[in-house]
Parts: sequence; structure tokens; C-alpha cells
Amino acid sequence: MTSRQQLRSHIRHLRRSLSAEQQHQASLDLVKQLLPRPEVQQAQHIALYLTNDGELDTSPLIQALWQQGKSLYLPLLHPVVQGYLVFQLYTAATTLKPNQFGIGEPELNCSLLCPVSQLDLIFTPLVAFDAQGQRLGMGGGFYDRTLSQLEHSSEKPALIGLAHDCQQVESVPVEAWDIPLPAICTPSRFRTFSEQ
Ligand SMILES: Nc1nc2c(c(=O)[nH]1)N(C=O)[C@@H](CNc1ccc(C(=O)N[C@@H](CCC(=O)O)C(=O)O)cc1)CN2
Ligand SMILES: Nc1ncnc2c1ncn2[C@@H]1O[C@H](COP(=O)(O)OP(=O)(O)OP(=O)(O)O)[C@@H](O)[C@H]1O
Repeated sequence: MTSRQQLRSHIRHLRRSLSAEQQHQASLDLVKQLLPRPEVQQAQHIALYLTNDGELDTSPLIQALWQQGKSLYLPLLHPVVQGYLVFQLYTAATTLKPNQFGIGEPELNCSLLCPVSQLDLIFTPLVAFDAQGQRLGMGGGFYDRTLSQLEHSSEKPALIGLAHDCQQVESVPVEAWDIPLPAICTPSRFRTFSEQ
């Protein structure tokens, strides 16, 4: 096992071990941290994700953002180009079906897709992060690939990683393709990182 795989499996175990009560409190604290942020207030088209594998529960956040009239989008595994994500509109009326990882996804409807560069804000899932904003994901490279498409785009969504506090580590072993996050929000605080 590489150190990245070891770290991934250790932190995934830690977050799955949180109690239902800890998960519930964390999901409410996250909303309190995020709602006042200008990045969130100024955004209209916001991508987020449905919780899996002990991740911070995004459902209270989703409800709060819908209440504020925001348009929300969920990632779908790209139907044609393997390893990439597309983002599709998510409303209270959307029917979900599990993807190959068992995570709920809307059924593909191309007229409801939002190009990544047109999103105002993307909340990214992550497994581990460090004090430099480096992020380690589930290992599929989906977010790294999808966000790398923005490199030459003049319009870039704001990026905020979401995680439990216990997902912070001393240092994430970095690979060339890893895209550091400018901000990460946990239930206890909103952290920003300067450009490397
Ligand atoms: N909630 C959520 N949605 C997300 C992501 C995420 O990290 N969290 N992704 C972020 O990229 C993408 C999906 N990436 C994933 C990559 C691996 C596994 C996973 O469970 N892997 C299993 C092996 C599964 C298999 O091979 O069938 C494992 O490692 O145990 C899940 C999601 C898109 N949607
Ligand atoms: N921009 C990219 N272009 C091509 N391949 C990439 C890119 N980014 C990552 N990959 C490939 O994806 C695989 C998984 O990458 P990595 O371990 O960094 O995923 P991750 O950050 O943990 O997952 P995710 O981004 O889905 O949360 C690696 O084999 C890597 O080569």
C-alpha cells in the first residue's frame, strides 16, 4: 500500500466511526459556518454532493440553500468520458438512483446539465486535507480531472472543500495532478489558504 492509500483508509475509518449524534451535530454546525460566507451568499449556481462513507452530512446544507432560492447541482459520473464528472440540476422533485459506487445520482438529462465553468461555487468532498489546503479524495481522480478543465478558463467557480475536523492531517502526500483547495470548511471553522 502507498502512503496515500494508507492515509485514505485510516481517515475513511475515522469518519465512519463517528456516532449518529456527532454526525447530526456536525451537519448543523456546517450550515452555521457556511451560510454567512460571502462566497456562498454571492453564489446562485452551487454544486455539492450527497453524503457517502461517513462524509459530513450535506442534507441540512441542501435544505438551507434551497430555502434561500439557490440552484443546486449534483455530480454524475460522466456518461462517455471515463473519470470525469458532469453537474446536473438537483431539486426536491429530482428522482435519484444509485451510481456504481452506491451514491445517489439524478438520471442524466442533458438539458439540466451546467458546464463546470458556469457554476459559481463547488463544494468538493474529500477524504483528508492538510494546513496547506491539499486534498486527498476517494482515489478516482474525478474532482482533480474535472477541475483541471478550468485551468485555462476565464470563469472559475469558487471551491470549498467540506470535511469533518478529524479529516485534517499533518501533511497530504501530494501528486502533480492534485489541485489544492483555496478554502475548506469543517463544523468548527472556515479555513482559507493562500495560493502556493
Ligand atoms: N459523496 C461523494 N460523491 C462523489 C464523490 C465523493 O468523494 N463523495 N466522488 C469523488 O470523487 C465521486 C465518486 N468517487 C468515488 C470513488 C470511489 C468510491 C468508492 O467507494 N470506492 C470503493 C471501491 C468501489 C468499487 O470499486 O466498486 C472503495 O474504495 O472502497 C466512491 C466514490 C463523485 N461523487
Ligand atoms: N487531471 C488529471 N488528468 C488525468 N488523470 C488524472 C488527473 N487527476 C488525477 N488523475 C488520475 O486519477 C487517479 C486518482 O487520483 P487521486 O488519487 O489524486 O484521486 P483523488 O484526489 O483521491 O480522488 P477525487 O479527485 O475523485 O476525489 C490517479 O491515477 C491519477 O493519475
